[in-house]
Amino acid sequence: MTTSAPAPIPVTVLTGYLGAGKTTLLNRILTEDHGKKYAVIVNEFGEIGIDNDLVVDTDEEIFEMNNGCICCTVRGDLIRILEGLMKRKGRFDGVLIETTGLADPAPVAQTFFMDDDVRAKTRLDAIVTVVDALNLLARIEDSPEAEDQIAFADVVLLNKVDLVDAAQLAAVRAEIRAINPYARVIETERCDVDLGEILDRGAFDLGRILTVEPDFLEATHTHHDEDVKSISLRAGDMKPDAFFDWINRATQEQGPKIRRLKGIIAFEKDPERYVVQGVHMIVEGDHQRPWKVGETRETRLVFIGRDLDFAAIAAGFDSCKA
Ligand SMILES: Nc1nc2c(ncn2[C@@H]2O[C@H](COP(=O)(O)OP(=O)(O)OP(=O)(O)O)[C@@H](O)[C@H]2O)c(=O)[nH]1
Repeated sequence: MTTSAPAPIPVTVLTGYLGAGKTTLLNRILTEDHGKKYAVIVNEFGEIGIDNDLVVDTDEEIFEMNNGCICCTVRGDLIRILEGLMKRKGRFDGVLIETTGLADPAPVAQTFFMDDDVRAKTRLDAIVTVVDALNLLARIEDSPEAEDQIAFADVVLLNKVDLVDAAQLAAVRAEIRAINPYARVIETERCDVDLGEILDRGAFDLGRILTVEPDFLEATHTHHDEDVKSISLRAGDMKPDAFFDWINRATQEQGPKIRRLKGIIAFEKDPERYVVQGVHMIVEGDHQRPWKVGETRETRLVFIGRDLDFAAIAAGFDSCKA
């Protein structure tokens, strides 16, 4: 009797610079009615995990990797999580990996070719890169990861088209094309893409990657930009007026340096959790859901940036405590 090897599980890597819209896309995949079940691996930058709280509540299994960047220190963790998942095959149709905004996708992709066990049981389906139309051109100037993420993409979601005019959109499109003439580029607002365009497409092409990076199957890759740092702040209840006043001021003053901010805020006397998110000067906030019975009302806020004045941020934050 012969047993044929089971079909390898498709893996989709979601990448893109800080704040481009990766979690927005992940939430879309997890909430849309496509009849498929995904295991999700989320890696984030900043020592207190916020992303896990921003991913929609689903019955999907979510594995968090917060101990470092997926492209550097935690690749062993990634292999272990994948191996664990492979033992429970049949429980899901695919794996989604959301990398940090600072990750070089090459070592993540390499994992699927270098590790024998992983290679045998999984199939890298596509690298999907989300691009922030408003901020890409500036990031290409100062952040090599932003360019690497596009170079490795099989599909690019040119996102946040609502924030730019036609001329800027054309310029961003031309930049993407110059970096990667092969990827499919899809313009989106809040990652509103037909998921059939990005999932289970068999788009990953090792041959093309080898033309971008001839030593892809051998190289040990350099680490990401060490100048981008994060500060994690925690507190109990906050005073809403003081908080909004401070966050608006801080983002106006330090906006160009704030690559990303995100947090869950407990406002005094407010029965609901408030989520605040920002990329440079643009800040959004909304209530998320009621604090659950027995859940600790805790404020957690992360700032990520280059040359941020961390002392000023910490002092401002402290002054908003209730
Ligand atoms: N105006 C606008 N805002 C968007 C769009 N897509 C996402 N956003 C907002 O941009 C911010 C960042 O979105 P996320 O999906 O969290 O980005 P991310 O890439 O997961 O961020 P990191 O994981 O921190 O790197 C959030 O405030 C989103 O609501 C869009 O198309 N237009």
